[in-house]
Amino acid sequence: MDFLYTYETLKLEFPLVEPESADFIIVGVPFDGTTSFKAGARFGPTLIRHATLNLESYILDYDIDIAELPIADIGDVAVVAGDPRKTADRVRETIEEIKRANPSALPILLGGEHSQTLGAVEALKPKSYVVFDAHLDLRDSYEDNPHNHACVARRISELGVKEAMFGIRSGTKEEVEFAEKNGIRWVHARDYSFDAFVDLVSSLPDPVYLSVDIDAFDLSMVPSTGTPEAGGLAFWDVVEAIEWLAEKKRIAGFDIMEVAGEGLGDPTALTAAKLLFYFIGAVAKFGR
Ligand SMILES: N=C(N)NCCCCNCCCN
Ligand SMILES: [Mn+2]
Ligand SMILES: [Mn+2]
Repeated sequence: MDFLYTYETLKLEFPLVEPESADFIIVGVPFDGTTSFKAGARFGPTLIRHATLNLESYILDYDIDIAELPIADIGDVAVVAGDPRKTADRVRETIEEIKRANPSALPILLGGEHSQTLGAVEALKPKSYVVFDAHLDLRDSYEDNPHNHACVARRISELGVKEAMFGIRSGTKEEVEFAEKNGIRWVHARDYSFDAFVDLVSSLPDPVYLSVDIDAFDLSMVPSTGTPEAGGLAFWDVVEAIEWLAEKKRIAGFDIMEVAGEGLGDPTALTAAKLLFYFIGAVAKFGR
């Protein structure tokens, strides 16, 4: 089928299916416009797809070959350069198109700046937002822009979506106070454990939107992300949480955001690609 705003780009190398018959529909959002430190998020989706060339589609510990699963890749959303809100509108419309074409498919966004998660959440209308991130992203505005990537969790909370955050190690006093006032619970990266995750997420209503800002991981694994932070989570921390979510919760949508870099084979994209494969594998293995 044709989507209004997407164009074809590099695709995953294993057999793909049409969106109408897919269980998973991948779409890239190469938006790079509000990050204050390092550029390169516009290359995130392409770098992730390229990084998948390095990976086996067979997942050893699941005994599942994700190349045998019905996965579609509809390419990238044509961004409106410099305008995160207009680009997120296109993301929202694209995900609405996906849901019309195939209501039971699980959309997977690859980014690109975290600001674009808002469009996916607006389209999918989850009751809860579970996010792995180094940052609270609860600013009302940053650098005069309410759609800066540092504001995305604030915008999502204003939609009435319940939020829980993990891997946090950066924020302002105002953000902490906003979280407290609004019942937004978060776990510092220092205090992260699987039990802490289950403790917060168990009571959240379905369906859940799961967002992984790649900077939740320790910067040694994701050196090219736009605003890297030391002291982050380990790969298996996030995989274990995804397995639990796949089994216990209804997942409305998933994204891997803030992947960036200038060169093929960047470790940041290799981390994201491996996580993408584990997410798809975990939903197939543990999902209902
Ligand atoms: N969500 C994000 N990625 N937020 C990052 C905000 C940038 C904070 N710079 C602080 C600089 C203080 N000198
Ligand atoms: Mn972040
Ligand atoms: Mn973020």
